[in-house]
Amino acid sequence: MGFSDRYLLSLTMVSLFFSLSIAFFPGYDTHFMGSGFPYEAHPLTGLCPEYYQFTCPQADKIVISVLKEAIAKDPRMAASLLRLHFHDCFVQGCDASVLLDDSHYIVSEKNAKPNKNSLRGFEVIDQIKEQLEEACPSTVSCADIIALAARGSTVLSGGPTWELPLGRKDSKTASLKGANANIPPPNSTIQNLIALFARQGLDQGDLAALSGGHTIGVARCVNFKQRLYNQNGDKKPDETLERSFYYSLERVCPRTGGDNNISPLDYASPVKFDNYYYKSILAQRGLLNSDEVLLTGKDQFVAGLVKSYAEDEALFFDHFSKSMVKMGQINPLTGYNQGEVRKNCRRVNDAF
Ligand code: HEM
Ligand SMILES: [Ca+2]
Ligand SMILES: [Ca+2]
Repeated sequence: MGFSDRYLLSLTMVSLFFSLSIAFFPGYDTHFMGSGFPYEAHPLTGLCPEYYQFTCPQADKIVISVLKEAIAKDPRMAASLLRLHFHDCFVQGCDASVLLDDSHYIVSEKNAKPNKNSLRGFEVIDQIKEQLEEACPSTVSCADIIALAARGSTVLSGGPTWELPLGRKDSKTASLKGANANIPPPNSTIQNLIALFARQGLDQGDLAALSGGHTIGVARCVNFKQRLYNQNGDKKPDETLERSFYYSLERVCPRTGGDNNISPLDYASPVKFDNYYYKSILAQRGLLNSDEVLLTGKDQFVAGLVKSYAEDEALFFDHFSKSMVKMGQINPLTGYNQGEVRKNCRRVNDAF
């Protein structure tokens, strides 16, 4: 027997061994074995950072290259993509439900109150998906693309990076009701915020750290106007708003009309991912009520974190990374029998 014969024989033995081991462990996700093996999947969620190591090793590179171009064209895009991940994960888990368009079978989440005329970045996700389908067909899920885009956007804005567990599948359903009920509104009290985060398995620490996503991006007047003109139903402004900040907001948002005019969430550095969001809150220049109440809302633990993050950017980056990993693992679809890898992120595969 020559060298190449022996080589072939040993290859056959190895593949036989793997086929047998798969056959003897029914229910084991063979897709996961092909891509993540021999790494450990997360014991609870089944996700792991090396998921595409063999099936699409260039996935993150492709995501980053599309992001770079999109953000160069529109610096706000980083913020919009970070928010997209949050709005996906809080409704049915991180399953790309948020990307589905209206159809005969789907009532899109895009029309929910927190999303309509507000959520952005769908075209960029489409571009990433298109390139990934070319490089690795039917491999990288839309839910993972959103998670990769959120991390990439954070990094490209000057923020931290983290090891990102992957292997989410895409849902075949969306929930308009879920989007209206689960995504916290901007006039939330601290109790509201804590309760809505708890519903997702996230605690006060996660709330304090993840709210730091507001270090980039903007909000529309309609979402903070009440603070300027009628905070407590008494036709008066929110007393806690710093004066000069109040006057500058008043110029952007007139008493009537202008609801879609925008103002930065972190007025000090709206396109840089840093800890100025927390410094702004301490300076009474938090834009949304939900930002402000992190400090003034009588939850001493959350207020303490706001102060710590304002002083220590490294601590904020560390906590933000950990909480993003946690949020990114809310109720993922995993395994061969759950969800699918959509070909087009806007519709389920068997839709017609
Ligand atoms: C804590 C509860 C939260 C509330 C009440 C809230 C609310 C809002 C609102 C009202 C806007 C402006 C939308 C508009 O005017 O069209 C916004 C924007 C944004 N949110 Fe949040 N948010 C919260 C948590 C988060 C989290 C956890 C993240 C990400 C980790 C995040 C990331 C963003 C970003 C990046 C923007 C700017 C988007 C853009 O410029 O396109 N938010 N948020
Ligand atoms: Ca979702
Ligand atoms: Ca900032």
